[in-house]
Amino acid sequence: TQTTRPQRILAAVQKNATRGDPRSVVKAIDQFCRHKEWAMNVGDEKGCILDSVVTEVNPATVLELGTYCGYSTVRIASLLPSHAKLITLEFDPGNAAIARQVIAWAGLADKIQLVEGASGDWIPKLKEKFGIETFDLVFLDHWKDRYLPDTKLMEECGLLRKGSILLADNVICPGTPDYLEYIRNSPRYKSQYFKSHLEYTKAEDGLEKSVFLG
Ligand SMILES: C[C@H](C[C@H]1O[C@@H](n2cnc3c(N)ncnc32)[C@H](O)[C@@H]1O)NC(=O)c1cc(-c2ccc(F)cc2)cc(O)c1O
Ligand SMILES: [Mg+2]
Repeated sequence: TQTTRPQRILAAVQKNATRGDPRSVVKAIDQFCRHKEWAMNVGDEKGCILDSVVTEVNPATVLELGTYCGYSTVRIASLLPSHAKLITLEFDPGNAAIARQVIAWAGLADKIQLVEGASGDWIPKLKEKFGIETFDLVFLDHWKDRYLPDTKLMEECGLLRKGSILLADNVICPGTPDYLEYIRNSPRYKSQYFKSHLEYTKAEDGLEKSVFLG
C-alpha cells in the first residue's frame, strides 16, 4: 500500500540521520527534499535565517503554528537553552504522528510539547494548560489565511509581551497578504522582511520578522 510523503520523510530520517543528533535530522530531511521529493519544510535557506533569529532572541518560550513533519520544530529546539520550552500545534493527525517520531529521533522530546489540534482552538488554552505567561518567539507556518486571525487572537489572549518576536514563513509564496498588510501598518509592530526563496526552489519567498511593541 502507498506510503504518505510524511512517512517517506520519516523513513529518510531513520535511514540517514543519527539518533540524538538534531542537525543530522535536519540535514537528512533537506537532502531528501532537495534530491528525492519536494516537501513544505521551511528548508535550509530560510532555515538559516530562522536559526539566526532564534539565536538572537534566545527564547525561553516558543510557540510554533503548523508542525508538519517537525523539521523547523527540531531546527528551533536544537538551538534553545536547556530550560526553554517549545509548544508546537498541528491539526493533521497523520502529520502529528510523523512529527512526534522525527522529534523523538532527534532526542528533543523533553524540550517540545506537540499539541494535536487547531491553533484557533488551542491558543486561548495555552496559558492554563502549560502555565505559559507570554511567548518570546512565535513561528507562524500553518494555513496562510490563519496568520492574521491567530495573531489577533494571541494579542487578545495576552500571549505577547513588549519585545515578543513573530517570525512568519511564506509571506510571498504561497503568500499572506492580509497578515503583511496588518503587521506592516500596525503601530503595535516593527517589521522587517528577510528575502529568500521557497524551500528547495528558485522561486521568491521570505520571512517577515515582527517585534510586538506592547
Ligand atoms: C499549512 C502547512 C503546514 C502545516 O500546518 C498545519 N496546519 C494548518 N492549519 C493549522 C492550524 N490552524 N492549526 C494547526 N496546524 C495547522 C497543516 O496540517 C500542515 O501540517 N504549510 C503549508 O501549507 C505550506 C505550503 C507551501 C507551498 C508553497 C508552494 C506551493 F506550490 C505549495 C505549497 C510552502 C510552505 O512553506 C508551507 O508552510
Ligand atoms: Mg512554510
